Amino acid sequence: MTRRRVAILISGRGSNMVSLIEAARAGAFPAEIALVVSNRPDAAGLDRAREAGIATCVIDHKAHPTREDFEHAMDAALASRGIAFICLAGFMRVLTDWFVERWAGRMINIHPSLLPLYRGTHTHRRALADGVLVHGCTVHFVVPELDAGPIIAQAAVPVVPGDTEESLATRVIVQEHRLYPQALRMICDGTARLETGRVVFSRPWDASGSLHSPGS
Ligand SMILES: Nc1nc2c(c(=O)[nH]1)N[C@@H](CN(C=O)c1ccc(C(=O)N[C@@H](CCC(=O)O)C(=O)O)cc1)CN2
Ligand SMILES: NCC(=O)N[C@@H]1O[C@H](COP(=O)([O-])[O-])[C@@H](O)[C@H]1O
Repeated sequence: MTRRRVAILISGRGSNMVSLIEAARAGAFPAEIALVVSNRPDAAGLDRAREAGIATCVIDHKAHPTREDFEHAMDAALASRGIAFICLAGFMRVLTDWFVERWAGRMINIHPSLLPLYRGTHTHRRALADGVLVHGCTVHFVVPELDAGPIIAQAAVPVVPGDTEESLATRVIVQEHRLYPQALRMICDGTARLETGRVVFSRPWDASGSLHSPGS
């Protein structure tokens, strides 16, 4: 089984990065986490990556005159390590069309809402303000339009009376840590693939939200 060389791009805490690293440690995982890149030198996730023995690279967007200049530096770092696939995990920079098209079909992101609801930032606050009773998270392919890429996987959680932004974020992040490794596995083992702008699955999802395993 070929293991695709994956880079994780972060800006902060890195808990989704850790869930991907731990999942990829499992022998049969079709991807190898080869690099963690941060646009912020003070991202707490960098220490967690180093503790996990993963190579790290800081490319500070503030040290580059333009977004394009910053992204060319990132692209060179990715190319020099033979990276084939990118996972955005709490990466908080809007990427230009140049970078997104260069990695089209090879870059995914986790977003803390049930897209297309609540694109952008402050998703939990906005969900609470609207009084929705179901919220969640989404893994999607990255396209130039923010948070508009084809959806690979979603997980829903209830919004309960008395919920705050923090309590809702805590309930959603548990699902993020379960969903992101599952989505990366599906893309890397071919169970899910991009076809003319939509994600198609080689096996149907069943009612419990998990993928039907052949013969089950
Ligand atoms: N072209 C795209 N770029 C990115 C996408 C995408 O779908 N298309 N997903 C995002 C992730 N993201 C939400 O999931 C997101 C990240 C950042 C921002 C944002 O407004 N960033 C500001 C700066 C904020 C900061 O540095 O703290 C900015 O870039 O000016 C919104 C949504 C990753 N990129
Ligand atoms: N717009 C992108 C975005 O808001 N991403 C969100 O940032 C958090 C990062 O946490 P982490 O650093 O612990 O993985 C996660 O909740 C992720 O969905």
